[in-house]
Amino acid sequence: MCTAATYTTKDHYFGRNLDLEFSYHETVTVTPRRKVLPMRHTDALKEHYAMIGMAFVVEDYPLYYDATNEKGLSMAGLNFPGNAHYNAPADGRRNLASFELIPWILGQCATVEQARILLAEVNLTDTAFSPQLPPSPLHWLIADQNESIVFEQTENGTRIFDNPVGVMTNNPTFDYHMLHLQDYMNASARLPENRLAPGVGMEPYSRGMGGFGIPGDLSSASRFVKVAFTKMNSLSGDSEEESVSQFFKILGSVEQQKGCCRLGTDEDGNLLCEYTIYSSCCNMDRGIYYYTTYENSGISCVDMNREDLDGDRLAVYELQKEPRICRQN
Ligand SMILES: C[C@H](CCC(=O)NCCS(=O)(=O)O)[C@H]1CC[C@H]2[C@@H]3CC[C@@H]4C[C@H](O)CC[C@]4(C)[C@H]3C[C@H](O)[C@]12C
Repeated sequence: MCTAATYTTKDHYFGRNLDLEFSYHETVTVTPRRKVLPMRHTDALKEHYAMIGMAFVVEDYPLYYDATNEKGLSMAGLNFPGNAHYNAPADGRRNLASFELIPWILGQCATVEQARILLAEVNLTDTAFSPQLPPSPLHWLIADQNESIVFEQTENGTRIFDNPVGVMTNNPTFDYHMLHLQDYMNASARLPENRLAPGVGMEPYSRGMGGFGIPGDLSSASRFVKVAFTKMNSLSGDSEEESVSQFFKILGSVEQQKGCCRLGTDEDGNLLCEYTIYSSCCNMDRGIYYYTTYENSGISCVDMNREDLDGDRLAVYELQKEPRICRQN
């Protein structure tokens, strides 16, 4: 499972939790403006916006999980198994392999408004990157500094949803999550009031009842509600440190601890568990990509503006997974 969100203080932030039972070799990857991005069914992008994000780089191609471009436009792919439906290439449509969607949109669009126009012509194809890397069933959260949308392609075709809460999780489709969220619209960050039996003496017996009644389990529908509540009620200072720290707290409200989501066993009998492999928070205005990993909760960052953005080579940074404990004596 995965959770993605946006957050605004003085600057704008976009990030996600990546929850999975194993890790590819993902790296923080900067794609500069002249790195040629070949496309399987359409013209290569030879010059494009620069972008930074988390990618598995294979054959010098950045397979982005989430990324932000130099204008701030951001995208994250989230698992959508059983619902994502990719087609054969079709005449008269913009045929893109699913792994090309992030670089193709972020390479060319500065805003969600521009992305909507390009997305309207897209037909995602079932093209595999390689026999070892078949297409992943995904849907995408796309955001700029002002608005968020969700892009899904199912059996019924493509859909673009306005996303007024700026959060996204996994199955099922986005419209379900918004309807489900309404079940909790009474949830409040304030102390509860006795509306159930007026006149009967009932006082809150404890503090800390913010959000009383919202779900706390790790299912996709529950995480959507939990992270929406946390984000929408979040208060923080607006310095970079306070904003980034608060963003990781928001994602922390839906992180997966090892052991809580068991998926059975592999061929060798090892227990498989989903857990939050990394959490990211990109400052959309400044192109700084912050992340933590399951092993290392200290924050690391890569600043895209410290790279040569006019170059033609990927800049790749290994994740800092070593735990760092500040020993005080
Ligand atoms: C698994 C992840 C979603 C996490 C998630 O939601 N886990 C929940 C489970 S669930 O909700 O319980 O079902 C997704 C998110 C982005 C994906 C990569 C995108 C690029 C590339 C595309 C290629 O075509 C195939 C390989 C490739 C590296 C992809 C591998 C994998 O698929 C990634 C990491």
